[in-house]
Amino acid sequence: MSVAANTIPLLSRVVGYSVAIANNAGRIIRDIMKKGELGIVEKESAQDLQTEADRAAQRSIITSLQKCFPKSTIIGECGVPLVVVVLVVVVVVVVAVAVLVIWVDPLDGTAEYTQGLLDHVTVLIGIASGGKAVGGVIHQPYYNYQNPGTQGEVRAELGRTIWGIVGGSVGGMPIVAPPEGKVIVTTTRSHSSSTVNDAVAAVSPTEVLRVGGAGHKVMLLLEGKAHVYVFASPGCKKWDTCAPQAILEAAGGVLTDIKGNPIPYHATVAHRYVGRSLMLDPI
Ligand SMILES: Nc1ncnc2c1ncn2[C@@H]1O[C@H](COP(=O)(O)O)[C@@H](OP(=O)(O)O)[C@H]1O
Ligand SMILES: [Mg+2]
Ligand SMILES: [Mg+2]
Ligand SMILES: [Mg+2]
Repeated sequence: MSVAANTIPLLSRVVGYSVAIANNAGRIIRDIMKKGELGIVEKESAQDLQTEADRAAQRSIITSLQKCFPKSTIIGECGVPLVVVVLVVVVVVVVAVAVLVIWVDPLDGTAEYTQGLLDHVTVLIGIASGGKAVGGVIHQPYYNYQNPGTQGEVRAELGRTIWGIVGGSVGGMPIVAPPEGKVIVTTTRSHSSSTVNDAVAAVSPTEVLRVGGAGHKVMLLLEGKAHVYVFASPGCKKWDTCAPQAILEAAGGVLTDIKGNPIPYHATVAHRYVGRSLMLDPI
């Protein structure tokens, strides 16, 4: 897919700033877990949780993005804060020059965060242009958190950040091909259903990795630990998939809905998937 030439410098800037902004959100997420006051509330169901870390990380990300890119439309998972209401009014006026739509998932893998599966957690900042995912940042704040190191060895650095631009490059982690002769499928661990399980079975996997987070599962594809991410459910929203999709595509992969159609990321698109989603990485 080609990215309109006049969006490339702006896109590179947004991706660069988003790396720093996502790293800062990761620090907020770790600080709140350290304090132990998670402030958990149920959203639409007992499987749909929000914590103080989701809320605080989103406040930080959106404030920073708005300051740096006031003409972009920013859509975050945690409701619509007042500042964005003001922005929406402005967007009506400046829509012709508002090239980018930024989809923010301040904390992907909230269920796993509350259960202490901390390396499933990621911060996702996805950038769309012309309704397509064109750039993305995935920050994994707890990468290496269980790495004990050995005596005399410096503890491995906590956290990592991956970025990608479609038609450009991917950085922050080595891209590894998955093992030949196997079909390793990754799917949800906390939002399963009979349809989700039927879809996984239809792929005839040799192994199934049930882990949290859309960002985390796409990282498993990128590092060659899984061949395919299958999630036949309307559960994922556009902020879950915009950043992972852009990075996956930059690395040569594909992410589509269950019919193989591209996923739209316009500012006015439904946040929830219509029908079911199937995510494929054919590397
Ligand atoms: N049935 C459902 N209801 C609400 N959210 C769902 C869902 N199924 C998936 N999701 C959301 O999609 C993301 C990936 O899900 P999973 O980890 O189960 O694969 C999670 O994002 P968040 O943790 O940011 O809310 C999760 O909440
Ligand atoms: Mg959520
Ligand atoms: Mg999410
Ligand atoms: Mg989230």
